[in-house]
Parts: sequence; structure tokens; C-alpha cells
Amino acid sequence: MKYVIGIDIGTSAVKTILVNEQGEVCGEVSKSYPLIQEKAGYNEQNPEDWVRQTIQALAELVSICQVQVNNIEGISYSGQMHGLVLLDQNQCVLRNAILWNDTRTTSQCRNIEEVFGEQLLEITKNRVLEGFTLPKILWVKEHEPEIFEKAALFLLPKDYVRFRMTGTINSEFSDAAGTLLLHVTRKKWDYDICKRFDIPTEICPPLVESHDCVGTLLPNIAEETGLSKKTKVFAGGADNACGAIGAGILSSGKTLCSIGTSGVILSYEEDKERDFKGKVHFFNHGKKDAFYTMGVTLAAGYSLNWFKETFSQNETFEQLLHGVESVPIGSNGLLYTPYLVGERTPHADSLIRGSFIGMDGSHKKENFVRAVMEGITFSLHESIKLFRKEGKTVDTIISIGGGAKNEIWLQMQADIFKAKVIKLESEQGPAMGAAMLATFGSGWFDSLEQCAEEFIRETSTFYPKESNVERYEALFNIYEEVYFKTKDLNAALAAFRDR
Ligand SMILES: Nc1ncnc2c1ncn2[C@@H]1O[C@H](COP(=O)(O)OP(=O)(O)O)[C@@H](O)[C@H]1O
Ligand SMILES: O=C(CO)[C@@H](O)[C@H](O)COP(=O)(O)O
Repeated sequence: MKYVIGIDIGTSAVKTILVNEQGEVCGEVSKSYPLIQEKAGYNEQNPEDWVRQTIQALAELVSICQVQVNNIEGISYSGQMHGLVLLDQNQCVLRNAILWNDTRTTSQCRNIEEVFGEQLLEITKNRVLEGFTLPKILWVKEHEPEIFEKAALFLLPKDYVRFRMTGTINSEFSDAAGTLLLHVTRKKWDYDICKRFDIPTEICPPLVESHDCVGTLLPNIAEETGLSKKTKVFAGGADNACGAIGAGILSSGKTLCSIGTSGVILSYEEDKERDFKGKVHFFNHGKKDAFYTMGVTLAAGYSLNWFKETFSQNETFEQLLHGVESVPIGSNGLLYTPYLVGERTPHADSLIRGSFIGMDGSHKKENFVRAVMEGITFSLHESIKLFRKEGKTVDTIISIGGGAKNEIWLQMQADIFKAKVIKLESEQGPAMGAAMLATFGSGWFDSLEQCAEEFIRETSTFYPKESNVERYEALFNIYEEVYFKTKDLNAALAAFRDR
């Protein structure tokens, strides 16, 4: 039997899976790492934590699976997008990585808009947002010039981990698309953008396709993990591109809902010239010359995680969610907006923060937990509403990520999205997508579609229940108002956030 390994460098943890020729997950190991939040709006991670925990996870995976390592033919990666890893000329990390959910770069964003106007949207297909990589590079240039001067190269999170495991430096189109430095449809770094901001063009890594083989494992990594140094390593893709591959979103029609740390509603896009006017993200897929479009809730799973860590630290997610099914829709009049780190879709706003509206002396913890789940799902529904308004049909949704582990939440998604929601055998969509890229790169299949046919298994389907739909519709109308009614209050409160 032949195998491949998929690695997902998530925000909460690295997930590794061993997959056999039939697409069965034979083993799974996750290892978490912390978020570093020095100030309000700051979100960083230490790239060394990603590397250390990935090696550790792989070593455990190899040891528990007990397969012949020579039969593990390929490894590939999926990773949290946009994060800035800066390296010096000796390829040493210069500072902590600044992550996708870090919103310190508002003034750099406004500067980019002033310099480029609408032209940047034509090139990059995306509006300037705090989370993207270019504003982070400009923030370092402005606030840490001594570090910027030493910067010889930037890498995205999974590209850095892959570099440490192979010694070869690359990026690939699906992740490069989230930097604001890529000409998305021409698939080339746009060096004019670098030049306009005095960024040396050499800091951009060479680009390859997601399924391209970029090397083999370094001898020390092979030794530490127990893998063979002959194992081929394939480039991989952005976590949402890989999530889409792992969920079979390889042609128009199906929609993806991912609840990880962030939340994403993603749809395959046939037409690369389609213009959403920057209302949603538009990125290169991990499938060659394909594209997808998506809306992002910054603090989806993060909201639930924040609640658990702050108020119920010793519980598992299963314990925390126990009993939410007996709380009625609307959590007895409690409504939550998930703007813990600002928001992207549909309100690109780095100053907005979350709210619990309607707290009552009778509310118990389970009311709050349900309100958090409902608020996250409403936020994702705003992206679905936007897609439907643009003429996309959203009637079948594949749900992945940590949030897809809970069946109450999956039913809630069906009721709020007014669509059929499908759960797959493994909710590790991005790691599965990475594994699928390794199989395609290794020549097991002629196309990703053929691999998807073989590998992707649906386990259950959740249909909207009419009476629930009506109740949620009424509640969603109230939810939509909360952003507008709390926007100015939050902008004023920003002066009281720690700096
Ligand atoms: N059993 C569970 N039920 C519901 N939600 C869960 C469960 N386990 C994890 N989650 C949610 O999933 C999130 C992590 O999802 P994951 O896809 O692993 O994230 P990431 O890729 O960002 O690391 C957690 O923050 C939590 O909100
Ligand atoms: O910023 C984005 C997409 O634009 C996020 O979706 C990140 O890619 C992080 O993903 P998760 O860790 O939540 O999977």
C-alpha cells in the first residue's frame, strides 16, 4: 500500500494526516502552538513553534501508524494565509511572523490606496486589507527599519515550514495571491508594486504550482521524524485553496464553509475576469489556472475558543457545547457579533469589536455558548447573502474545519444558510487537500478531480428545517443591524484599548 502525508499549518495547531491509496485517513496527529498578542490588534506566532510542532507531529504520526516509511511517497502542505515571515541573507528569521488576523496596519493600507487607487484592485483582484502581506511589510519598514534593512526574503507560513524541511525556497500561486504583490490572472509577482514602495524585488520567493515537486526531506528532518529522506515534497497551497480541494470544490456549483480559527465561505470561480469589485476575496486556486472567491469572518472558531479560554478553560469543546441543543433559537434573546479582532466580510473594519446584545439575569453559560455559535454562523451567512446577490447559486455547502465536528452546529448552518449542508468523513479538509496535491504530484491520478472522486466521502447531510429557517430569518435581520449600531461606539472605544 502507498501513502501520502498532508500537513496543515493552522492558526491554532498543525494537523498532520497519513492517507492511503484509497483516500482513507490511517492516522492523524495535531500539535498546538500559542498566539502572541502583545497589544490590541496584534497577532503573531513564532515560526520556530510551527517547525518544532510539525516535526513532533510527524514523528508521532510515523510511530503510531507503523507503516513502511519507504511507502510514504509524498508530503505536501496547507497553511494559514498572508502571514509575514521575514528572513535575512543567512535565511534566519528576523522577527515573529505577523499573522492574517493582525490588524495593526490600517495606516499602511490607506497609504497603499492613496498611491495606487483602483489600479491595485485590477492587478491583485483584491481590496487592500490589514490582514494581507504587503501592508505588513510596509509596517515593518516604517516601525522596525533596522529589521527591514536586513530582510532578504519573505515567506508565507507553510512555505517557511517547507523550506526548513527541504532547504528549498519557493512560494506557490494560491498563497502568493493573498500578498497583494501578485498579478493574480497573469500569475507573476508584480514588481512595479514593490518598486512603488521601495521594497527590493528580490524579497519575493520563486513561484511554482501547488502540485510541483520542490525537493525531498533534509537528512536531519528525515532522522527526527523517522521518515525517509527520499520522500518527495510538493509545494502545497493556501489553507482555503487546500480546504476547497479536500472538499471537492473543483468546479462551479458547490460552496465551502470552513470554521477554523477564521470562518470562510468559498465558491469556485470559472471566470477569471469576473469582477466582484473587491467585496469578496478573489484568489488563485491550488488547481492549476483555476480561481475561487470567498468571504471571511476573522474570528469564527476563534470566538468559541476565546469564550472557552476566558470563561471555561478546563472544559473540552464537547463539554462546552453540551446542552446548547436545549437552548431555543435566539438563545433567549441574546445576540453575539464575532468582531473580536475587527472584521473583513462584509464590513472591512479593523476598529469594530464584538458585542453581546440583550443580556438578561436569567441567562446561563449555555445561552452565551449558543449565542456565540449563532453569531458566527450569521456572520458567515452575510457572505452567502453577498454571493447570492451576485447571482451565485448556493444550495449545497460542504462544511469543514473544527466547527464541522459538532452536529448541532451543522444543523444550525443548514437552517441559517437555507441550504443543504454536507459533512465529510474527515473534517480536516485543508490537510486532505494537501495530501491530494501530493497524490496528484506523485502521478497517482491524472487530475485532482479524479483524486477527489476516489478520496472524498460524504458521511451525513443536514437539511434546513422550515420552522427553524423562519425563526433564524427574523433573528438575522436584527443581527445585521448590530454592526451599524455599534460601529461608532467601537471607534470611540478604540482610544481605551491598550497600545
Ligand atoms: N468539538 C468541537 N465542536 C465545535 N467546534 C470545535 C470543536 N473542536 C474545535 N472546534 C472549533 O474549531 C476551531 C479550530 O478549528 P481548526 O480547523 O483546527 O482551526 P485552524 O485551522 O485555524 O487551526 C476551534 O477554535 C473551535 O472553535
Ligand atoms: O486570512 C484568511 C483567509 O484570507 C484565513 O482563512 C487564514 O488563512 C487562516 O485560516 P485558519 O487558520 O482559520 O484555517
